[in-house]
Amino acid sequence: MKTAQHFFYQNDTLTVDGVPLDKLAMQYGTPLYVYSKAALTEHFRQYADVCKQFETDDIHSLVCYSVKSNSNLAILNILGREGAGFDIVSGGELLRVIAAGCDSRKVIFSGVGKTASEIRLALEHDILCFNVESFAELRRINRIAAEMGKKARVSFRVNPNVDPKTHPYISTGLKENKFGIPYEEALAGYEEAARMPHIEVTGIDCHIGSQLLDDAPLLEALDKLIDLFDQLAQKGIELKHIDIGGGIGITYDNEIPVAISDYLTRIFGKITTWKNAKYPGQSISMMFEPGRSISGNAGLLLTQVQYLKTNSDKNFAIVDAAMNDLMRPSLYESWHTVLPVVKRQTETKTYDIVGPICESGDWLARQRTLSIETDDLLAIMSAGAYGMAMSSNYNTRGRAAEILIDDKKAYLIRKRERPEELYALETIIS
Ligand SMILES: Cc1ncc(COP(=O)(O)O)c(C=O)c1O
Ligand SMILES: N[C@@H](CCCC[NH3+])C(=O)O
Repeated sequence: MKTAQHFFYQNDTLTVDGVPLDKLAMQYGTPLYVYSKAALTEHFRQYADVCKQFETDDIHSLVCYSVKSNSNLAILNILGREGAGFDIVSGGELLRVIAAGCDSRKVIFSGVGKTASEIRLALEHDILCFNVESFAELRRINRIAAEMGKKARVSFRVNPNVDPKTHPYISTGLKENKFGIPYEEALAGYEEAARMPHIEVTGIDCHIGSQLLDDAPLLEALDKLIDLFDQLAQKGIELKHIDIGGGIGITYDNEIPVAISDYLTRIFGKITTWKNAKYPGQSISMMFEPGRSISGNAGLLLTQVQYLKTNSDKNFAIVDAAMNDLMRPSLYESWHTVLPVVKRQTETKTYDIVGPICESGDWLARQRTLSIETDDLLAIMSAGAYGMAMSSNYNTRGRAAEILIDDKKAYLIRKRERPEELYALETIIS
């Protein structure tokens, strides 16, 4: 079985950067999310380093980590110290970025349903830019900025109608999706925005989907953004940045996603040629919103087998993690590799790995050939993105604890939730 660089076996025991997972399970219990700081920073630097190579006096860039993929404060803090900006989709995420000690002026705010209080909060904290997703939202931002005596920086999230060729639930750039402003209406929208006294039009953006293995759809989307940029320039509306969103995929099983350096080289190649030909001397910033490609393969979910059972002719390994801890398999039928923490040489069987929740959809992996016994530990791999971040308290299950490994030391970066905490906000009426 293939393991990634930061998740490897030593003496037949799976480790995160050399820290054995059986020891962590003993100390912190299961289910447990375990992340590698080294993997996280390495993935971020894959973006930041290539961006730096293409920096010139008038081509700049900002990598805005997509907070929704994994929003633990420790993770945000590490990325902030690496120089990341942040892509957020709620006031809560903005408060997380601030609580993590990161700079709110490097925050971009996406999302179709920004409330008035979220817009106010973002303006109070002087965020870099709103990625506006409708005309109604634009007008609301202008009104609130006027009340606050401010000018809001905005970019339009245009919907380029490009097929990202990924799971339909995580496609966001097709006409029928709820996201963004239709491409054909963007020009008129920008003209309206440019006339608004409390709006400063600064950019253009899109985000066409997630877990893309090929960058061709992203390059196609970039062409469309560039085209709109040119049309706007002809109307005297000068943009300062282009944000191509996130979406680069990772290996869950044996997929081979485009290398980030190749993708960025193609993006900057296009931008440099176009900008130097048409806008020499004008400053342009390229922005990115990666989530999964930074956090996804920086973490795993550790779980313990509670029972083995056979119904009809199907074998089940019932573990203590469930769909409330990792929702992706139930939601998208997605694949996560399952590895034994301690390798056994005994007979293998084919198992469905399921949780204790009262739903047939509560499974983490299906039809996996493993040699396991009751009480064994299993690692659900590639769970650093959209794992803990999408977890819930269904069945009154406290969320898992989170551990970060840094330089062979384990840090508890989120305590396990206790049942009392789950009902602490509830009241019995007389
Ligand atoms: C607006 C926006 N930006 C960035 C991302 C991050 O995407 P990914 O994790 O695929 O890089 C998402 C999630 O798909 C998103 O909705
Ligand atoms: N939550 C999804 C990705 C959606 C990204 C949000 N726009 C996943 O687990 O793959």
